[in-house]
Amino acid sequence: MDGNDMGGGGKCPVMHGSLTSTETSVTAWWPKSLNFDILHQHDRKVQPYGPDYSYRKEVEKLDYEALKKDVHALVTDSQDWWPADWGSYAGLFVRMAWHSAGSYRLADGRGGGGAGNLRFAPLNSWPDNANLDKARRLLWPIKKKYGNKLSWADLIILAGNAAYEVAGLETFGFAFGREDIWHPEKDTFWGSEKEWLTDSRYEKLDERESLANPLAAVVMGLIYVNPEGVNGKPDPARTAMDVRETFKRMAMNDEETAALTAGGHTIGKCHGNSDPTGLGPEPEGEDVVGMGLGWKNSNQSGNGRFTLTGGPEGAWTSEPTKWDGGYLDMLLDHEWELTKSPAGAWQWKPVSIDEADMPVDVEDPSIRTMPMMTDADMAMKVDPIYRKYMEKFREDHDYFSRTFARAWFKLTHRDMGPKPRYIGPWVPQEDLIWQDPVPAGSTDYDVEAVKAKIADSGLSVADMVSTAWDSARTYRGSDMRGGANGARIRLAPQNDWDGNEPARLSRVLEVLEPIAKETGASIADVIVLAGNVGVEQAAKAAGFTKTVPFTPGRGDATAEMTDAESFEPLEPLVDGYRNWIKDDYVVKPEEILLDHTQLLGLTAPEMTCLVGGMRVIGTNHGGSAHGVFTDNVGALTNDFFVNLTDMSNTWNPTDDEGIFSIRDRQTDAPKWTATRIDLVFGSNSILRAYAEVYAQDDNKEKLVDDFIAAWTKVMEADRFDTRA
Ligand code: HEM
Repeated sequence: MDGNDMGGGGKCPVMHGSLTSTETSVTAWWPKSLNFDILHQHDRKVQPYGPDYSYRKEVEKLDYEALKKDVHALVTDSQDWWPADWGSYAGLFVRMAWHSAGSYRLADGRGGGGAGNLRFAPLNSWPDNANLDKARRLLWPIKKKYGNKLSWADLIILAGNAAYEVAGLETFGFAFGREDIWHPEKDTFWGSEKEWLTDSRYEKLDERESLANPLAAVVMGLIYVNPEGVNGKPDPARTAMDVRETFKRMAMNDEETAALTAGGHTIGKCHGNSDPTGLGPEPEGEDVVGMGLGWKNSNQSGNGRFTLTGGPEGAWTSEPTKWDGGYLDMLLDHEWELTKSPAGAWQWKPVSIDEADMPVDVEDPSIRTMPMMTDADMAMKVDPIYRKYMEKFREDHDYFSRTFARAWFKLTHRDMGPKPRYIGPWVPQEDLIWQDPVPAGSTDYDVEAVKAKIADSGLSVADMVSTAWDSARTYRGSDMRGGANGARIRLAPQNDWDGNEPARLSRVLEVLEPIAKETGASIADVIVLAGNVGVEQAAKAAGFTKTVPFTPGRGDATAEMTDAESFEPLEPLVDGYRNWIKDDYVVKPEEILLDHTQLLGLTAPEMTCLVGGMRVIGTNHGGSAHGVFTDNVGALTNDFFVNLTDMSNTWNPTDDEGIFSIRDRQTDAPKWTATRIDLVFGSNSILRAYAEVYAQDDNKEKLVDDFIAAWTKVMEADRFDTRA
């Protein structure tokens, strides 16, 4: 009986579990309501070190060499409670780092190891992450020792690097700077399935490219592909298609994918050496006693050679704790046939093998065991492109090591954003194209003189504000890509995006580029300054004299510094701030507004005042009348909020899908045209609450101040965002 049973005597009168379990939430009754929690996650209140704590400053105080020594020593310091295979945690630590980083996806920049999300649901309890809870606990003494100066997120990736170094690989480098989160991420969509490992995220099952965006894994609960084959059916040629598609979504090309798979499985083993019915629930599925460590295995010793993560069993090479060419030799030198692991998973075994080439048992070196390949490993042999790389890697071991080390660095650093965010002594010198390099821009110019020239240039407020907004809005805090720095809006592919209005953009750039040349400011800075001039003029027109804060120093990237293809996912489909919807995108554009706002790092009130301000400044896409809520276009007034909250107006859908006519309730005369996104600020209970604040007579100046603060946050975010 629990405290919820109110029928009898002697029980606690407080309703337990009514709002303390995750099953209930006040809005769960209405699944269509918008989830604003995504904007308010990772609040400073949940961060235990206090408001002045800066991880980026703390981590610089680390004794890096001492830390490295400790992590290296741990790799071979087997603990009784979780004995290391062959006395080395190299395999386990590499898998932990790979699964931490490997959830990254290019489409929305979410996932990845940059925030230490492996510690929290759902990732801490995904079937594919079985026993990585043990790997993190093994690191605890080191985390405890270096404390506030070392995040879990950095330590998890560092452990993977250390594992490779102990195994004998020369790694490419390592950067600190990943700041921990303190609860699960609420904004990451991991799929809509209600069950693990079911196959429902493909539009057409046979077309593996039809995997739903932004997902990158084939099913819920796996990092990438099913090791037994597509839908658990072994067929290496088909599995190759899944490997190619999923790794592409992680931003890896064929060579990087081949190097990562071969280099990953050069170390360690699979753990499927016992009956899976003995395996307990994952950590989040356990009751309080078992929640810390999940997957309790009641079979035999439950660890060592009986460790169970669920699937295949065996090592890939004869010496699985060494960085060598063993994986390539094993794969290419043998014929392979299908078999099943003791846990019942499909895997491949050599048709014949010399005893000397067989790996030894993890506990007893006198016992030889059968090596294995997963279906994904066999894909490396069967697919002609992957096979070409396997052969090349085997021929030239140094080339393999170098290619792997670079791909591993990319895998584990891709979501950290541009190189200036890297911290520590092991940051590689070389600039890499996927870091979106931007040369440093000048700070030695007269900002006021540049602003004066812009103000004299004849550009309209809408031209200046729209162009600056378009330049900055690509920024996403998920992987710190995009933004105004680099002025990539002048380069392919961005200069051709519909959302950037190419004709207007080139007209505005023709005016701004000569100003940059004359003054020594970068074009990137001049574009932002033009936006600021526009905002100041709009404030003035509303009766307020304001200065928009500005920090100079953005640089201008070139086409050679830009991997155009990898910028394509940053193209907007909907921009709620500019009231623009690509190709009549009609599926709830307000959800995309919310998602975009989350990626920009704005709160709900910041979003509200920015949208409302932009709508009266006249920044609507293509100068269309959609949603201009004022007769005084170009002035930063609160007319948007006043008109949306005014009960003398009615809102009627027009024939044009997604467009509404705002009419006078008495005369039915049309006043303004609005989109769904506009209306949500008048109708959604939460956004209306903010809209009312800005509609109040008292708050006209507050709107201008708040608008400028939120605007500045977006303009400067790409250079000063310290969120991990
Ligand atoms: C191509 C897709 C891949 C598949 C299907 C796959 C599958 C698997 C499976 C089933 C295991 C066994 C886990 C266990 O039972 O403990 C495993 C282990 C491992 N994987 Fe992968 N893997 C893939 C790619 C990679 C990559 C890219 C890396 C690293 C760069 C990697 C590194 C490892 C390591 C080091 C282990 C050994 C873990 C240990 O010794 O405890 N794998 N992999």
